[in-house]
Amino acid sequence: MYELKDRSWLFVFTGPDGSGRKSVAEAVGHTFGMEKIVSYVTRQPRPGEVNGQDYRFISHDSYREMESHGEFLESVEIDGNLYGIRSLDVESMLEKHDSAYLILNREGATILKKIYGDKVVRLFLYADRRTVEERQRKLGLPDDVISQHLGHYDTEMEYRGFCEHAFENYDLAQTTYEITNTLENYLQRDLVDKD
Ligand SMILES: Nc1ncnc2c1ncn2[C@@H]1O[C@H](COP(=O)(O)OP(=O)(O)OP(=O)(O)O)[C@@H](O)[C@H]1O
Ligand SMILES: Nc1nc2c(ncn2[C@@H]2O[C@H](COP(=O)(O)O)[C@@H](O)[C@H]2O)c(=O)[nH]1
Repeated sequence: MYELKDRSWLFVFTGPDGSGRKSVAEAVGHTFGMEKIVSYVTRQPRPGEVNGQDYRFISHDSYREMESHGEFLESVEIDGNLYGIRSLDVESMLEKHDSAYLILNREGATILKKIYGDKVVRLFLYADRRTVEERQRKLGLPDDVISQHLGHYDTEMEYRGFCEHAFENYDLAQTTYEITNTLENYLQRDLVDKD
């Protein structure tokens, strides 16, 4: 397994679907020039999703092939689809940058935490069930996807207490501001150490 450098951080955005992880993560990532480690997935792209940006969309067979070669750092099945983070992607990202972010469900966040310990900072985002449902309807997600997501709502919400930080997300700008400040504490700690 790849050893993370002393000053490397993996920020994991987690929480229920529709809590705003992607929106906040992109805004915070933009502020710090921090990139996302893109997951591999076997599901079909949804309208508007871009291969290589949202996910790397691959066939079930290709996924199983990669898995058989031990390419995934973590790999989970969610609602019949396979999702995974490739070890090499983490390695090459952290060779180039001191930090990166990922958007994972609780299972993935737990696996990464187990592997990399203090280097993994879990940022839990949440909003009430009705709000996350409304956001997903507004986005135009199909009913079956929304109900699958809502089926995970309670389990994901129970993860809040395990995460290093938790943020209620109703005001996008405010949440982004709070998370930016939180990350600065990690990243600046390193800058001070370097002086
Ligand atoms: N604070 C907010 N207020 C209103 N709308 C928001 C807020 N945060 C995010 N949204 C909107 O909610 C929708 C879902 O957000 P986003 O995709 O970022 O969530 P997510 O947790 O990554 O969910 P998913 O896993 O389904 O993509 C998007 O349309 C986004 O613009
Ligand atoms: N454990 C992992 N979870 C992942 C990964 N990539 C995405 N996700 C999470 O899966 C659900 C479903 O996503 P959807 O886009 O199909 O609706 C969501 O919570 C994602 O954040 C991964 O590599 N590992």
